[in-house]
Amino acid sequence: MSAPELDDFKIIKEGEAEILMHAKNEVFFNKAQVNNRDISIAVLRTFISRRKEEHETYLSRRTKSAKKAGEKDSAECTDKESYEYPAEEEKQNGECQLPCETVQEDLCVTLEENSGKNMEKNGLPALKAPRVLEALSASGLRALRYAREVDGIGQVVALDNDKASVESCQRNIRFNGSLACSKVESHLADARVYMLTHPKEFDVVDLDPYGSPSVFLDSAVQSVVDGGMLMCTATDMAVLCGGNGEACYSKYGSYPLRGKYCHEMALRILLASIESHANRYKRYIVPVLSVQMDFYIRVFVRIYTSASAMKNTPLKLSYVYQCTGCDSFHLQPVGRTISKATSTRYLPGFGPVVPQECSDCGKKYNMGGPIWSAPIHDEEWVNTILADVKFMRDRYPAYDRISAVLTTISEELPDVPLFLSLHNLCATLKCTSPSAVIFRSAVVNAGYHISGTHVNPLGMKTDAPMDVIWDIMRCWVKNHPVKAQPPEQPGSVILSKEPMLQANFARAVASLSKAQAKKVARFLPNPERHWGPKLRAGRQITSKHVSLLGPEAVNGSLGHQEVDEPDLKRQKTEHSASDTCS
Ligand SMILES: C[S@@+](CC[C@H](N)C(=O)[O-])C[C@H]1O[C@@H](n2cnc3c(N)ncnc32)[C@H](O)[C@@H]1O
Ligand SMILES: [Zn+2]
Repeated sequence: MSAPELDDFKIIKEGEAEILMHAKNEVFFNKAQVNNRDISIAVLRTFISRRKEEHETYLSRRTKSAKKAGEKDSAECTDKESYEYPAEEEKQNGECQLPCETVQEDLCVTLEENSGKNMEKNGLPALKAPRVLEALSASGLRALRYAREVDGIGQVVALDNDKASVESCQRNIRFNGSLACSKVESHLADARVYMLTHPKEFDVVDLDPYGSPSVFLDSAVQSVVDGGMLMCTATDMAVLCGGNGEACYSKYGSYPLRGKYCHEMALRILLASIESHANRYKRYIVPVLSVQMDFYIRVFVRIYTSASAMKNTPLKLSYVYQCTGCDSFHLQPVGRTISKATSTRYLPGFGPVVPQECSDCGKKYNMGGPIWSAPIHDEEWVNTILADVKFMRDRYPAYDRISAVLTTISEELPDVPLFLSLHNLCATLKCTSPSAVIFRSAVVNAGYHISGTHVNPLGMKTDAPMDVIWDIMRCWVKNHPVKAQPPEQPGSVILSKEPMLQANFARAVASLSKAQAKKVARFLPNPERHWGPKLRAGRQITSKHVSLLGPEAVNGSLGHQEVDEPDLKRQKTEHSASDTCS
């Protein structure tokens, strides 16, 4: 085969990286994923500065404890301890303060390999520049952006099991000059095998698969160092959002529920699944940021090892009961604890948290989950990431979009899983809808909290229980009467009860979100048409796609494989769902 001519390529620039895309486009590239790559860069930047702070804290603690314990004891301890200090989570757990006090033998990386040039002056380990594994790299665009744009980053290893992708990645590394050549390396490998054979070696592992990441999770959680980060995309939204409940269960170990909150539920199913894989290796996750955007979800979690902290996992998981009549939902925690003095007992959760029939409308419940019901973001991280994005706005090609999403995330109530839809409440009662501000005010005036959610412009997160919500709606309907409905309808059953609470709809100060008050954009339209997933690289555009999408949408793509998902989705099977990709 003759060497490809330069004319056969076009140059695609994103951020500071440039890639050569072959006219035949046999390697995967999706422009729409610029949001995904930009957010990942923002998280990486914060990760690097966080790790520096944590390392400094670690060094100063070590210095203090060495002084206290005396030279000899300190030297013994240094030889045994884990270099990958467990950082904040051990503090949360309340059981470990210093690495030398933790029992993490399986984890301990001796400092031998850190001898010499990797030591600080005081003999303690120096912080190495973080190594990143882009396990599913295609053209290498993401790896190149990380290497070129993130200050302080170490080596970036880009893998792909497709020969054409690796050739393209290697070409792109050369095309991006000496810095890229010194930092990025590309290998033809099955990511699963590579990660399994490189345990606890990468500070960051990035998974950006076609469709579901499920087959990569087990090896990925093993490849991350303690305190390192796993970044993971899933684009199999049809599966995760309840289109195929049984497929979701087999891939992720959770049942999804259809509902307005299904995209947030998808995030929580993915987190629960990562946690479950991590637990197999005495590890656990701490979510930093969880985003639903465009046509996919992406989570950023730190991974730590601690057999004792791992016992808390059932406290962070819940089943979800969702009423089939009125969409009320209730969480059933998987586990609970009893604390006595210094000891903690771990027990199964009390249940069921709901009767057989919905106490609001009398219908039965579906049960979904288990989902991750602990916070899905770390507030401090989110604020730092957002501040960094604003500070460096010129360096983010998708600035408008990612700053809007991060702003909305920064306003979400941190400890309220899932959300209500005002439209659904009104559809159940068949009433006119109060404005969002009026509804929010009634919730605030009743003594509860309420916020928006980044996954749905009409969604509302609140800690108000469902009976309070329905009382507010009963009061609303008293002033905005509805036509009589058949008595067995869920709405009629709900409205047949008198409210216990007298709702106050006077506008409350806290009823506006900060972004609304400041008129900051939170949900932006797509920048151009066909902003969605693409077919797998190498798949042929057929007449089926042309007839589904129309010649205009496919125009210029018969050889470029650019096809959007939405219309294809209508005839999607589980298999074809995973064929679309980020
Ligand atoms: C969605 S693309 C990656 C896109 C890329 N991360 C970006 O930002 O442009 C997924 C890639 O994973 C590769 N892949 C699929 N299975 C793999 C495996 N088991 N090991 C390594 N690479 C794999 C595919 O060849 C494809 O290039
Ligand atoms: Zn109900």
